[in-house]
Amino acid sequence: MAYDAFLLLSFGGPEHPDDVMPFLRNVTRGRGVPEERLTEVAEHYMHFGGVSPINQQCRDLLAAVQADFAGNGVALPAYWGNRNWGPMLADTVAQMRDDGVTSALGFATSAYGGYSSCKQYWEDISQARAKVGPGAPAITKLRQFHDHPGFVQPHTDAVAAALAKLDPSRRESTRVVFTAHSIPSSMAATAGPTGGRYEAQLHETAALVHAAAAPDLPWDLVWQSRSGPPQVPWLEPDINDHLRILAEKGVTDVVVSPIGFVSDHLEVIWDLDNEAKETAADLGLGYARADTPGTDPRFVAMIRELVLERTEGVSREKLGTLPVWDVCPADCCPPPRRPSHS
Ligand SMILES: CC1=C(CCC(=O)O)c2cc3nc(cc4[nH]c(cc5[nH]c(cc1n2)c(C)c5CCC(=O)O)c(CCC(=O)O)c4C)C(CCC(=O)O)=C3C
Ligand SMILES: [Fe+2]
Repeated sequence: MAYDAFLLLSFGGPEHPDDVMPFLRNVTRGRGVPEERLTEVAEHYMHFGGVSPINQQCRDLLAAVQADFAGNGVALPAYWGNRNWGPMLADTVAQMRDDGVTSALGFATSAYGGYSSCKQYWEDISQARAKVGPGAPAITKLRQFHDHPGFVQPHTDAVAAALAKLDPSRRESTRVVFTAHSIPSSMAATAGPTGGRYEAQLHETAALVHAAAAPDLPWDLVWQSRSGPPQVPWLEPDINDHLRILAEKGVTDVVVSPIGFVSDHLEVIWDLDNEAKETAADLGLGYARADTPGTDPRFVAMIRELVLERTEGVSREKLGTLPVWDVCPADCCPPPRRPSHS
């Protein structure tokens, strides 16, 4: 299969205060997320002037990928389209068609399997192509990369760097807390062809980072940024509840590593750098948040390697033992059933 373009796929975020509510309505349309939750999340965005950092992070990543491709002889033009805010994927796909692109490789800014993090990007692609209609390029998605060294190593270095900011005399009572976006329990149960894939991959990534960065310390995998109606179960514990339990157990310091994410977008800079940090301060816990990969050159090189796996048959780099595949089974990761009222 010959490909003639690279496509960065991401979530999108507001870049102006007037964008915030329309963006949130795009994200939650038909999802049964209560109005109070939207108002609350809008305030998080307003705290940063109504600007999410995620779009600029995508521009930076795209520029880094273009430079890496150019420096390594990968002659693919690079495009970028989002699920929830401009540049919207359908507009990008229309541009690709106008430019004569026939077949593109998509890289989504999410390492893991599951509906929101993987399958929904496939849906975004097919909806965008349907909207563009005849002449829309074929688009496939690159594989999940939760255990690729280009993802694991930047997280590992970041955990080590965060640990170095804490008091070494309290290392024996320090703990590494890995965190990822919570999802509805039903979505977690149906992630991947045999279920549980989102949690299993996160567990594997956390174990790999822990083993390389701080094997002497205890660690946990917990969840953040819960959405949805309160009566619908989501993955628990929430990081804030977990910090309270750790403090009661005598833990004095925590390194918080957002392994669920590839960049320091709003879920990281609000939910961790404001909320969880404040929780830790209230509990008297030392707190250091580890960076996400962002534009780490190893992460950027990983994106090229994922492309070359498809175009040149370059062998797969992987540190874990969970299976990977290029294209998921069609019936994998069904969209969650939504509450009929909203
Ligand atoms: C698994 C997962 C990832 C990680 C994988 C990936 O990265 O793709 C992720 C990332 C992100 N989530 C983000 C923002 C939001 N997520 C929401 C709501 C939801 N997330 C969900 C899941 C995930 N979300 C789910 C199941 C919902 C409920 C609604 C639904 O069923 O779809 C809402 C609605 C309001 C609320 O929080 O309730 C917002 C604003 C941003 C952008 C941050 C920025 O602007 O910088 C990013 C990168
Ligand atoms: Fe989300």
